[in-house]
Amino acid sequence: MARISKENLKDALKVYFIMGSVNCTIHPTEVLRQAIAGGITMFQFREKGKGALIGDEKYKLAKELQWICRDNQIPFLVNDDIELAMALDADGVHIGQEDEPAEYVRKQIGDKILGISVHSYEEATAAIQSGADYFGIGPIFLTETKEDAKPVQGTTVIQEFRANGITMPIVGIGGITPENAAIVISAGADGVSVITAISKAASIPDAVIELKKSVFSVKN
Ligand SMILES: Cc1ncsc1CCOP(=O)(O)O
Ligand SMILES: C=C1C=NC(C)=NC1=N
Repeated sequence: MARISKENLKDALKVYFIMGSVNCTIHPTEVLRQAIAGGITMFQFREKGKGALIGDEKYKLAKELQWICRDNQIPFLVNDDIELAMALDADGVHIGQEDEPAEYVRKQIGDKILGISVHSYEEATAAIQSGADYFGIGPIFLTETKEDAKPVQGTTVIQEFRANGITMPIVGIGGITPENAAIVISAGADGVSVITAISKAASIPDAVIELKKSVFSVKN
């Protein structure tokens, strides 16, 4: 299987749901099914934070969520845990700056999707060298979900990258809701990645539908 094309990845990044058991008030499999019903375009299993599952429990949940994605042709990615991603034959991984060096991860995962969190131009150029397929940029807005999030940056970094001719697929992250998603796309992102606005929505399908409407409402 070859590397995913930029165009296909830009489509997959439109409404990119990220979740772990910690982010859910009902069973994660039910949250994912409802998010898929609403029309998410990609999923990332991110089992992190207080009370996160480990070992077999984490593996079992990941496998259940992967099957739901597979049944619905939704790309299934794993955050940070490369070993888990390889054990599951996931579609890709997302790593942060403090994880294993990206070029090492690229060697381990072959042609799978490689997403990298970047916060500066230097990190972006290094990530391009290492074979990143997309950038996660944020936190765009205030977020309670990631305790050690960097300072809120708004859309400045996204706008700067586009102004400097970076064509890498970009997804914004951090405090994104249906109300502010269009701002992220107008700044030059190809899509939005969201945890709470979907996983804790009163109606999960409606939240996804509203996010998608906002994303596609922008004519870039
Ligand atoms: C993983 C991550 N990276 C930057 S902010 C964030 C959390 C985003 O969660 P939410 O969509 O609930 O603000
Ligand atoms: C920290 C992250 C930033 N961006 C994305 C897409 N996923 C993450 N886990």
